[in-house]
Amino acid sequence: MSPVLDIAQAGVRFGTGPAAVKDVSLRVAQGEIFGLVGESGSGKSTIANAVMGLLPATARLDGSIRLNGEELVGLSESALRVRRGDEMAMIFQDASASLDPTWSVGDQIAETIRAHRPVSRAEARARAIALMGEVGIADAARRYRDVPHRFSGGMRQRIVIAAALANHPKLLIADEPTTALDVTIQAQILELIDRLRRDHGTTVLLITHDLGVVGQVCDRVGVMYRGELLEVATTEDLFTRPAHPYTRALLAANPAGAVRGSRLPVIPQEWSTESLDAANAARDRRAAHG
Ligand SMILES: Nc1ncnc2c1ncn2[C@@H]1O[C@H](COP(=O)(O)OP(=O)(O)OP(=O)(O)O)[C@@H](O)[C@H]1O
Repeated sequence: MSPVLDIAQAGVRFGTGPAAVKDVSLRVAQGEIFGLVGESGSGKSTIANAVMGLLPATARLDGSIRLNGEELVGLSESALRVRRGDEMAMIFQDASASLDPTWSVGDQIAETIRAHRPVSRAEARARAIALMGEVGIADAARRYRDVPHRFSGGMRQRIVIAAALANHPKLLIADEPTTALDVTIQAQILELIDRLRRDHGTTVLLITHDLGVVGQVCDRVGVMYRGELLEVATTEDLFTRPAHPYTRALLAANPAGAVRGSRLPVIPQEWSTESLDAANAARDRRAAHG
């Protein structure tokens, strides 16, 4: 089956700075939850923004990003705006920042629907209530009129997820969606994302610092370091037989491994370009020998 998301040799540079993303290639299949991990500044959000067409004007994007076979690199802003919401949607760490504090949550979801579909207000309202119910807002019809601050942080993130899913995007990008939440609520939001992909076949690119999050929901994982994708593996392989020395160092520095809430440490060893090149070559040699 052809992948929903197919990134090939993508590179991003901001202005005259060094490459923030270097030669990244990855494919995510339909219904797969693909985790992108790496320490702060490794380029995870830059990849997400490149896919969504949300890089600033100062950024130069090379390579190819295909969504369901369609090339996104080079599309006009208006074409990308249509794809955002319809084909792909993104949620962020801070749900509050995605919501208008002065506006009822139900109307915000309904408006997202009406921005993309020619439906009546009543239909959009009914669908918004159904979505709120689906993401676990109890008594959704009554809560439709409530403004965001009437909800807890976890409930706000559920509302943002409902709005993101309003138009059945094929790809959901979740950038640290649980980082701001306490551990119990984190688990509930991850379970929700997992259930939505099972029920709707949504493909998920999940960006996280947290190896515990990876262990809980991701099928496969890509490890980023300084703009490079060092390793892609199934979650099980990543934890049991990491191929790249950097990944091994990460896991060693984080012995809790799959314990939720353990943030990726900045590992003590500074990886120079030379040591990274040598490590990459060792990884490739191992891969070549099976
Ligand atoms: N708008 C921008 N202008 C200039 N440089 C940027 C911009 N956005 C990101 N960068 C740079 O690109 C590199 C990658 O940043 P990015 O935010 O993608 O990393 P990240 O892995 O998502 O980190 P974090 O987990 O802290 O969000 C960093 O060096 C960052 O400073």
